[in-house]
Amino acid sequence: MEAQEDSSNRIHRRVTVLAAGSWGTALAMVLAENGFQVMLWTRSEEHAAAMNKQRKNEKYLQDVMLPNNITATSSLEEAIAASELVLFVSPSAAMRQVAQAASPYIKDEMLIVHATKGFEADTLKPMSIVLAEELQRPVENIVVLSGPSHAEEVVRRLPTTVVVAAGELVCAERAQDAFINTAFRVYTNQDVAGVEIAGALKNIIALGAGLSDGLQYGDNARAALMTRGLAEIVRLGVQMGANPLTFAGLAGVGDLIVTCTSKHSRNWRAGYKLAQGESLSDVLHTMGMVVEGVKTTRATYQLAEKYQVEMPITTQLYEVLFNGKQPKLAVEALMGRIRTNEIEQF
Ligand SMILES: NC(=O)C1=CN([C@@H]2O[C@H](COP(=O)(O)OP(=O)(O)OC[C@H]3O[C@@H](n4cnc5c(N)ncnc54)[C@H](O)[C@@H]3O)[C@@H](O)[C@H]2O)C=CC1
Ligand SMILES: O=C(CO)COP(=O)(O)O
Repeated sequence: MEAQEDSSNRIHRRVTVLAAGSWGTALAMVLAENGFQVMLWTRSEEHAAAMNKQRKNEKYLQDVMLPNNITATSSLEEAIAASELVLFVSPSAAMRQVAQAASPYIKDEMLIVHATKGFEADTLKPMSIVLAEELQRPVENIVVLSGPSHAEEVVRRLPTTVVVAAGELVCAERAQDAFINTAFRVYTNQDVAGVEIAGALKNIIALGAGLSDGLQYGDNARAALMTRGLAEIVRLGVQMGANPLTFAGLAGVGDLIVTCTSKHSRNWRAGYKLAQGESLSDVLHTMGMVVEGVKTTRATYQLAEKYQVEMPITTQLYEVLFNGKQPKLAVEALMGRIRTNEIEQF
């Protein structure tokens, strides 16, 4: 692996970030620190103008100043023209729409990366497949960036580690080279399925951990949810073709830990608010940012049926979120399951 390129060589090199939410803005700042000219796209003209004027993304990350080599725009054409890397980081529900709109401006030589954690609702497809279909390119060339990385800490340059995965290692290495710096350490991996499944499914367990914490079930219960949650993530992941070792890595256990324990997690916070008796629609409305775990619970419930995999925690959370089951009864159902062997049930 080559040493990291001197960032001063990159001053005339453009990269694009599609969607200026909290994660898009944080990753734009990583790329800007690494010397690129960053085009940060938002669908709202007013939002783009405000970011350029105030040098802030007031709605999503109000405490940080945007450096001068980030330019916001609401024109996809302007955002993507002459870019060498296009990062898709909209919520999963918007990915196909954003990719469709971006597609006419994307050239073969541009590296495509995504950092979104979720599946497409109706098709249950991972984001790499959605992008491959819409951009009409081989899925092996599409990179996923994932791992334990809350935007609020990345923008403060707190030490963070992530993984970039692509079927074609050279694509993952190009992304590694673009994103890596002394506060943001980037590992490569070729198990795209594993990284995408791990990144999406940990949000289900984080919602459950928030609920459990909100109901004062204690530290043992949270640890049990995380551990048995990981077991069912691995079970589904392996059936879907993932490498089980990926789940022991940053995108797996790493992200599970941070999302189930960090005050920054929107998924954990949503679970906590549900435990206080707020309705799901109120929780989603007042969060003001995407809570991917809700849609992912539904999609994973369907994937578990499709692949005939037992996923008791996901199933109980599905019942709580969508069928009004009392969390207390969900816990009773989990604790009263037929006795079993830990490893056989992994
Ligand atoms: N916030 C974080 O710390 C992290 C977030 N992620 C993932 O990144 C993805 C994006 O999350 P955030 O940036 O946090 O979300 P966010 O809620 O902060 O921002 C989402 C952005 O997407 C835009 N958007 C929504 N629908 C759109 C549409 N139809 N067309 C165009 N733009 C649209 C919104 O206007 C907003 O700018 C999610 O999958 C999330 O799980 C991953 C790692 C860390
Ligand atoms: O994926 C994340 C951290 O790695 C963000 O999690 P939340 O969406 O729960 O904030």
